Amino acid sequence: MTLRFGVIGTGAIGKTHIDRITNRLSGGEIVAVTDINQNSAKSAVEEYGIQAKVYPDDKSLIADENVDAVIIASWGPAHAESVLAAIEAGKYVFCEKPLATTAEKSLEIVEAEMKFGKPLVQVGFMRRYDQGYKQMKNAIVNNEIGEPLMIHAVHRNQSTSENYTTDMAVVDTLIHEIDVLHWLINDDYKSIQAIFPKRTTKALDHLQDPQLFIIETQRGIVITVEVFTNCQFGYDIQCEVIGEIGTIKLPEVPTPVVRKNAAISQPILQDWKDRFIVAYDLEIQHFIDSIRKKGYPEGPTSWDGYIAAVTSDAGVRAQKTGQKELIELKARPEFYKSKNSPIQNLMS
Ligand SMILES: NC(=O)c1ccc[n+]([C@@H]2O[C@H](COP(=O)([O-])OP(=O)(O)OC[C@H]3O[C@@H](n4cnc5c(N)ncnc54)[C@H](O)[C@@H]3O)[C@@H](O)[C@H]2O)c1
Ligand SMILES: O[C@H]1[C@H](O)[C@@H](O)[C@H](O)[C@@H](O)[C@H]1O
Repeated sequence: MTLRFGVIGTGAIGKTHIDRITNRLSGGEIVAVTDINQNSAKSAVEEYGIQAKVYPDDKSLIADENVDAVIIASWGPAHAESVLAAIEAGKYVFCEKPLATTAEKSLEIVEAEMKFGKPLVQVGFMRRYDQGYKQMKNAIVNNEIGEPLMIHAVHRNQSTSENYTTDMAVVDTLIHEIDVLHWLINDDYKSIQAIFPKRTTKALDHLQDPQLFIIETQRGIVITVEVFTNCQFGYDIQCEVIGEIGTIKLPEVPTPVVRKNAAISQPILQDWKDRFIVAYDLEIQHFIDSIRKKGYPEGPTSWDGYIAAVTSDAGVRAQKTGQKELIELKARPEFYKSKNSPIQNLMS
């Protein structure tokens, strides 16, 4: 069976998902789209030459009986209501990060999914599908660097738009590290602190940029993450885990080495679309394949979305207080324990 998708939000990432499902992946088809900017939805249909119905809103798209699964790629604060409506209608959901912008809302989603009785939701934490992070996790699992003690990570964007605010450094940007780092070291977070260094003059006045976060885990691992979203020079993602007997670093994406004008240079990617293109393809293909084969999505779960939301709530508090804020998770329900922690399978 072909999985028939409805896409909610046809902006930057919504369009890339339409493109990959239509032109690169197998087993999926876009049959419906919507966007609060109806022209954007219509132009997506034209741009990709798809036979998709344009709906006025998320609710009418979800109600279409030809839609098996929805991709939620609207703005973060709109995600939770669309996810809840889709669960109520029994539709599969691929939700871009964040699942919800608060822990409270993500818990509501978790409860709705458990009430429905079967996993329906996958969250777009694509870094778990990135070859570099997977290699790092394998090495850590195989004890190649001994017990991890520290992690230093860097998340840099070239620039941000006017509507990017200081809290989005956590809920929109740091959230990638929040998800991938606890998965990498198989530990839970304990606290988070935010430090605001000297502001760059290259960011708009309303934005604190850069920001530095210090996160401690339950096992005592200390993580530093630099979030610098107007670094000017490119899209730069770094991660190094320091273990007892060695260190392991996220490999750089291979780009050509140019020798010219008495210098050796190598381009830096400019955009998340290129940096994680393979990971985005793999996560959506995994979503399609697992639903077709097993009847539920196997990727990062609503519970992963909840962990990220609790941590990002604490991160936003830490931005305001300047203090160490505690990260307190509820006990993981049985529903999210075994069959639905399948990313582990990707590693085997
Ligand atoms: N996984 C990743 O690496 C990654 C990369 C980029 C974006 N994202 C996430 O994807 C989401 C979209 O980001 P983007 O960069 O594409 O933003 P964007 O602004 O380019 O696109 C968002 C689109 O959603 C539409 N929209 C907003 N609210 C809506 C609603 N209630 N119903 C229907 N449409 C609505 C907007 O009109 C816009 O066209 C964000 O949550 C973002 O964090 C994830
Ligand atoms: O900071 C950006 C991240 O680097 C990207 O990977 C996207 O998630 C985008 O939405 C964020 O604004």
